[in-house]
Amino acid sequence: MFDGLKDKLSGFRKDVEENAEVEEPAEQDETEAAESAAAESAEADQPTESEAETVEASDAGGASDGAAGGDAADDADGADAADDNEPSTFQRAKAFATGRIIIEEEDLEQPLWDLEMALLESDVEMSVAERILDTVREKMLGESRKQVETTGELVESALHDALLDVIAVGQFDFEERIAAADKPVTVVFTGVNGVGKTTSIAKLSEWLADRGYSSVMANGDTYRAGANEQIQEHADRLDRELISHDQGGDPAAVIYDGVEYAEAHDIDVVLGDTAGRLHTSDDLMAQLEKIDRVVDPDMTLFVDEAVAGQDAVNRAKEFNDAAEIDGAILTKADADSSGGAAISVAYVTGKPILFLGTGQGYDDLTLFEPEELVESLLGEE
Ligand SMILES: Nc1nc2c(ncn2[C@@H]2O[C@H](COP(=O)(O)OP(=O)(O)OP(=O)(O)O)[C@@H](O)[C@H]2O)c(=O)[nH]1
Repeated sequence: MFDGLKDKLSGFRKDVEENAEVEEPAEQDETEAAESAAAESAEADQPTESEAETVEASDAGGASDGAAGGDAADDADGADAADDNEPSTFQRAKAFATGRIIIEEEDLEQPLWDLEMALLESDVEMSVAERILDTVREKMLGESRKQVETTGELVESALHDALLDVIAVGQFDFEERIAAADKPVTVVFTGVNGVGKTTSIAKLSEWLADRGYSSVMANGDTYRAGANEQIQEHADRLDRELISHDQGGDPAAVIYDGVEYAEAHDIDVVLGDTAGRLHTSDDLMAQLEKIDRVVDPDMTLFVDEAVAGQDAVNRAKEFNDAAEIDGAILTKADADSSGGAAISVAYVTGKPILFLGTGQGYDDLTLFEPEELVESLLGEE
């Protein structure tokens, strides 16, 4: 799951490590570093390239630019010590002497560019990729760190915070929400055809049963021929009641009947399917609005497939605009290498991903845990 994205994130870590390597202090201890800086400043007339970094530490009193040393450093690594965005020569010398290191913009420029390309290639939505880059830049730039902390660890912590920031938007505890709500809880599923909506309803019914909640299914997809039979198969296999009307019936009425059935039979949760396509997308959205009005569901969950990447993100936005969603289920995550939708949906809609579909079996529904996902994306395995 999301292997392509994992590789790309690990590529960024390696890039920064390579670029920042020149900044690592040699095996000098603090005093040696300070002494060597002072000694070299005295004979700064002809610094070699390899000495250039240390030569910058020419004056611990703060007269920052020993002309020869400053120029040599600029020649050696292209740095412009006078640039406001960069740490001053004095800051760097001090950081060096105390065993702390400062990451500079130029160390990050290329790796950040590559990271942006990698995220976009992975179908991460543009605004989400930009937000991730901003956070990584902010967390790393000018950051001084203890010698013991490796560049890799610093990158990892910046990436961790940046990813979590976008993935965990709006996250809430689904089970707690079900437990706390008045019963029956009505959950309506929206999303286009063929993405795994009906299968997800069946999976969620099983997930709820595993936690002690009974459920009834209601087929609000009265548009598509064969929809009743398809969901009936799941209901039969799981031994659940299905409420359905004939094709062409009013979907709001079906789900309403589902709620009445649940009230009469002391059922905890109503799982209402909806059509994924009508004559026009306006008709579809109007139908969802009507369901909202008539049934007033406790939760509306948008279902789409992780493998659809950007398309899934765009659809999530559209459906959320038409009939506000409370969360999303991303199916077929088991077949998705890019991870772009999983990273983008919450940030773009402001509503959390609640479950991942991870296979075709009824048990293949995994509660979405942002922290776990981030750790697995940054993990070594
Ligand atoms: N690998 C994998 N396949 C899945 C997952 N979820 C659903 N599928 C498969 O995707 C196909 C479509 O699923 P459906 O539940 O029929 O899709 P739907 O959105 O209800 O489609 P309509 O009923 O046409 O609206 C089926 O073959 C499912 O077994 C998943 O998480 N992983």
